[in-house]
Amino acid sequence: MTIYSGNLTSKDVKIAIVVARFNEFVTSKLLGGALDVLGRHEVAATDIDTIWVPGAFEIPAIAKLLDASGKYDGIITLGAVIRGETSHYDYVCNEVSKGIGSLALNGKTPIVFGVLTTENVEQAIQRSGAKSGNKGSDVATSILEIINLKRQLVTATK
Ligand SMILES: Nc1c(NC[C@H](O)[C@H](O)[C@H](O)CO)[nH]c(=O)[nH]c1=O
Ligand SMILES: CC(=O)[C@@H](O)COP(=O)(O)O
Repeated sequence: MTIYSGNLTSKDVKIAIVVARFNEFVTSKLLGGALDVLGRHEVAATDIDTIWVPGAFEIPAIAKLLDASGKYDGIITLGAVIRGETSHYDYVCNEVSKGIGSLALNGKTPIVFGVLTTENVEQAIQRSGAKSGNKGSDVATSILEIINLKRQLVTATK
């Protein structure tokens, strides 16, 4: 039996978006892309909570709190980590990806990784609404699919 997520339903879907303020010129574009996709799938604005955190490093801890609340059907994480002159980039990327990955496996709430990790500003710009698309839009579509897939699986495995 092949189980598909079916239509990206928006009925009774409550979404939390955790977005980093660091590199806001990029992350605000990611947020816009995510909100556009959710809106086009008729997720009500009143069903979307947007939580701003200082930087990507703070995303996992806040996402963990949101997961524990049990209030959301899905969590979208958005950030832009852009390499600088030191190894700080590597530590931030490692902890953010490890933290969100741990929540994806061990948490109760579906969560998607919308954090750009780029070598330079240009790469980040291109992935936040330019020729390489918008990572925020991509992960908003993914969270709706995962939510529906989870609902389908619950039904199919009863
Ligand atoms: N350099 C970037 C950061 N650095 C800040 C950290 O995320 C964190 O807020 C700080 O270390 C305090 O705990 N954050 C980004 O999101 N993107 C970067 O490029
Ligand atoms: C990803 C970062 O933390 C980075 O932007 C910090 O820049 P730098 O390594 O030049 O201090």
